[in-house]
Formats: sequence, C-alpha cells, structure tokens
Amino acid sequence: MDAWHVTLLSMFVLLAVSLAAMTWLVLREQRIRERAGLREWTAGLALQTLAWPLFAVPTSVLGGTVQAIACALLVAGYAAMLRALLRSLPSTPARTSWSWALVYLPALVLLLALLVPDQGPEKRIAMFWTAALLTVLLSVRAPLRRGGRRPWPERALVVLFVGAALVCLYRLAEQGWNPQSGPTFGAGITPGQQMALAYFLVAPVFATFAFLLLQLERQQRWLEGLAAEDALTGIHNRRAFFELAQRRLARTRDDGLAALLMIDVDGFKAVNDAHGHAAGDGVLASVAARLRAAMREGEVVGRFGGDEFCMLLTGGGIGDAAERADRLRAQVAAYPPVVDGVATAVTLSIGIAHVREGREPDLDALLAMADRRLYLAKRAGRNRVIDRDVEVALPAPA
Ligand SMILES: Nc1nc2c(ncn2[C@@H]2O[C@H](COP(=O)(O)OP(=O)(O)OP(=O)(O)O)[C@@H](O)[C@H]2O)c(=O)[nH]1
Repeated sequence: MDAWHVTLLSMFVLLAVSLAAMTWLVLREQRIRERAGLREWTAGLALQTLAWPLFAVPTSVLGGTVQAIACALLVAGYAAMLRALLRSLPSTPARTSWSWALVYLPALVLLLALLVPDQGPEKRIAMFWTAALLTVLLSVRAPLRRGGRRPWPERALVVLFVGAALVCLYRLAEQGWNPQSGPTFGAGITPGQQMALAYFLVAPVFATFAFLLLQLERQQRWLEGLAAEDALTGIHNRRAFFELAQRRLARTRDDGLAALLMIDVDGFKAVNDAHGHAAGDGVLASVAARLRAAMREGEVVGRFGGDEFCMLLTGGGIGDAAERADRLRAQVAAYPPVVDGVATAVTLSIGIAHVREGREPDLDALLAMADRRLYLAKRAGRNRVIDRDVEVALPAPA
C-alpha cells in the first residue's frame, strides 16, 4: 500500500462518516418525525465506512476473499443509499414493494462471482463496475417509469443516477480497451479512473443534501397536514376549509357553479348524554367519513366545529346539489351511526347556499345564507334539506 492508497481510502472513510454525522445532526436538530428511508441511508453509509478500510488488506490474504467482501459491501452501500433517496421522494408511497430489494441483487451476485478463485484482477474490476452499473440502472428505473412532470428533487436524482451510470459505463469501456489492474497513481491514472474518483467523492455530498432536503420537505408537508386536519375526524378543520374553499370558489368564477352545504347532526347531544363523549366522537367520525365518501373530485369538506360540518360542491354536477344533499340525509336517516351495537337516532339537517351564474362568489355571504337555511331546517323539524329562503311551518307539537 503506497501513501496514495492510504490517503484515498482514509478520504472515503472520512467522507462516509462525516455525511452520516451531518444527516444525524440535521435530522435531530429539526426533530424530523417522518424519516422515510433513514435506516437504509445510515446502513448505506455504515457499509461504506466498513468497506473502504478492507481494501487496504492485500489481495494475497485469504485468496482475495477480503477484497471480494469489500467490493460487495461497497456496492450494497451505494444500493442502500440509492434506495433511501428513492424512498424519501414525495411520489413514493409509504409502503414500498419487495421488488425494490432487487437493487441489492448485483452486490450479492458480485460477491459470489468474486469468490470464484483464480480470476485475473482485470476481470474482477470489470465485474465490479458491471455490478455498480446494474445497481444504478435498477434504481433509476423507478423514477423513470413514472410518467408526467416530475418534481425537482426527482429530476435532480435522475441526473445524479444517470451521471453515475455514465461513469460506470465509461470505466467499463475503458477496462475493455485498456485493461488495468487497479488504480496506479501519478501519471498512470486513466481518465475513467479520475472521473470515477471525482464522481464518487462529490456525488455522495450532493446525494446527502438531496436526502436531507427531501426529509425536511416531507416533515413540512406532514406539519402542514397536521395544521389543516381536524384531529377527531381526519377531514379539514375550519381554518383549512376556509382557505381551500376560497381558492376553489375563485376557480369556479368562470362557470359560477358551486354550492355550499352547512350540515348539522340532529340529536347529537343525546348520544353524548346517553353513551358518553367517546361514543359521540365515534358518531362524528362516522358522519365525517360519509361526507368524505360523498365528495367528488375538487370538492371540499370540513368540520366547522362541534357537530357542524361544511361541504363545498363545485363543477358540472352542481345542478343536483339539493339532490345529493338529500341522498346524504336519507342515507344517514336509514343507516344511522351505531354505538355499542345499537343504531343511534341521529339524522342530518342541511342548509344550502347556491352560487348563481354571473354572481361573484363570496364565501362569507354563502356561509351566512347556508347557516340561515340550516336554522330553517332545524325549525321545520330537523332531518331535512332546505336550499331556498322559505317560510317554514313549525312542526306540530308531538
Ligand atoms: N363527543 C363530542 N361532543 C362534542 C364535541 N364537540 C361538541 N360536542 C357536543 O356536541 C353537542 C352539540 O350540541 P347540540 O348542537 O345542541 O346537539 P344536538 O342534540 O344535535 O342539537 P341540535 O343541533 O339542535 O339538533 C354539545 O353537547 C357539545 O358538548 C366533540 O368533539 N365530541
């Protein structure tokens, strides 16, 4: 081992350790809760830290077994980092399928292939770069397969992966036309070796930045989701409903078709009184789930507070707003939420405000109108839908 080798191996070890420390510090400092891929990322850096010093063991020791293990660990380390990066992409579902483990296959095959005795160093080097290339190609297929416009982190990763694939390809080609028996420093280092060294020293730093940014972005989305969500029912809370409904209304200005539903649960207090607060919570969650199920693309539903909900219906199907509201009401009346195995007596009262064509949609005015009609529905005896200002006859006393 000459001084160059020692310097280089130490540099790679130092790089992996400092990147791991940086990841840990940032994630700890930011109290990141959504740690998609963190375990694999750490494992990747650990495998590299383990692999680089093993290259210092001479090939003559144990018939090159140590070198074979080092090569496989290194490729597996890169595979783990690539997988972690892909898992932290916003477009990746939380649960990833087993086919992702394919990324580790080249490292395993490489290990078995390198353990075959009596192979020349040129052949081993070619096998290493082939395994590295396959690892990158198997990883990049996931973001490439997805069509449509990709978000920026995904595009940056594709560039990073394609760069790695090109470096591997170039080294393989170079190895084919001018077989080398490992890096000889000074004047002897080939352009492909220079490129590979530079790329694999710089790319992990970029990859770490990308990984950390993706984690922070995930955390940000998680916090935004928390702030916008009603903790009990999982639908939008009052503030988020207002914000979203304002935006949707601004977009419906062209066709002017929208309707706001103000929905209140009838007889809810009785559930709380008879079965307790937890049972009441269950009823609210059940009503929210039904409202969500009735929603169409682009519509908004939220909990206004207590047992009151809001829905903004938009788009072409709006002509049937009253019909849809009545279907909801009828469904809850026919199949009310169940508590302790017994059907409750809750129903829905609904007030509707329509945005008429040509009129400027104003959310506050719509809310006031829907609320007034909800009050009319309550006064008229509950379990009904009212979508115009009408004189209501008070129900006959029971
Ligand atoms: N379990 C539970 N109860 C709640 C929650 N928020 C408000 N409440 C209760 O919901 C009840 C709402 O009262 P009302 O609107 O008078 O109930 P109601 O029996 O449906 O009466 P009407 O609306 O006039 O038909 C109150 O008793 C509140 O304490 C909640 O998050 N969970």
